[in-house]
Amino acid sequence: MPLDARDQTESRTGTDPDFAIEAKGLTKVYKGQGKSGEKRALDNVDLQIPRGSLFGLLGPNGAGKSTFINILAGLVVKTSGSAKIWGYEVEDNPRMAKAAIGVVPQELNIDPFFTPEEMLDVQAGLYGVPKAERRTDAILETIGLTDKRGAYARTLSGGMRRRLLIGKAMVHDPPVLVLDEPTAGVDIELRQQLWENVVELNKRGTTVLLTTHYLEEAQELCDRIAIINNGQVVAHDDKRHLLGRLDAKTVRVTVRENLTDIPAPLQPFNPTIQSDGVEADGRTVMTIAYRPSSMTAGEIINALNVANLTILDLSTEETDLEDIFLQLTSRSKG
Ligand SMILES: Nc1ncnc2c1ncn2[C@@H]1O[C@H](COP(=O)(O)OP(=O)(O)OP(=O)(O)O)[C@@H](O)[C@H]1O
Repeated sequence: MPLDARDQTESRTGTDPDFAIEAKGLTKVYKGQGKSGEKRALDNVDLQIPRGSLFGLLGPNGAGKSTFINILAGLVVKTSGSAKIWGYEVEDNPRMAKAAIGVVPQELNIDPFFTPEEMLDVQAGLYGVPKAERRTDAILETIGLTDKRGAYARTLSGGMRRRLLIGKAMVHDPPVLVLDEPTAGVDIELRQQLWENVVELNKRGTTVLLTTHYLEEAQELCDRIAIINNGQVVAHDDKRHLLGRLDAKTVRVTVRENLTDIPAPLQPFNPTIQSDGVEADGRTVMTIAYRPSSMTAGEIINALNVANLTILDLSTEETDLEDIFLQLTSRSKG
């Protein structure tokens, strides 16, 4: 029988664990080589990835994302702290931890002379899945490669290869799937397709952890997001909360009139007249900060109209994950 972490956990505790992945005080220090000093790639990382979530681990190059994944995959040995998959400490219970996780690597390493069907079969063999229990057809269907099942891998496009790697990570039906930069180098159309595949897997109950430095990817796909920088978790929250933290937009408006005082209809919006606001030709530039969750830019425009001002120019500054990311990663520099 292949190891099935879900069954084992159920018989052990009667329920699935609350957290598919849990790290506590996880630290990794790479020893320096030659003249280079040691590198603290993970520094006391606490991270809880709820069962069933589609979790994004974001961070710039060198932040420590691969180190985190490699510790989970059993490829890198932690220096201290704890790393659990499906409730199993990776180092103490490597077989159960490994059975609970499928890792899709970043590199497109695929044997060019195997077909997708053969490759899934070989992988299932490696995980000890008996022939009768193999789900090759279902996996090929999920990753959209049914009609390519007999084609040599060398004839597959980059996007198809990436999907095949996802399929390989699924042969032992792990409850947790980890994707390391799944869409790096994948063109926009295929990226969309891959996203759909990942969302579908998640809907069917697989917990997905993906690393990415495409903010758009995390914003579009993930329900929870952690941001890691210099080996430290600098944010970890529900996506909406994370975006909500910056519930602030700015309207910048230029009006024809020369304003020295704020007209009454605008006073509730507390506008700021720019220091260089009143220009030589008499026009005024002002900014108004507002919370998009409780107000629209339209209300501000209405107030400008009620005040009989002539709007010459108006722009809003958006905030998105990128702003949060930049704020947090620049704050934690050093
Ligand atoms: N085997 C190693 N020996 C020494 N230092 C290492 C080793 N592997 C990684 N590092 C260093 O640890 C830090 C974290 O690297 P890691 O690969 O985990 O980052 P990352 O967030 O995955 O970046 P990327 O997106 O570029 O893969 C980097 O400074 C890196 O140079």
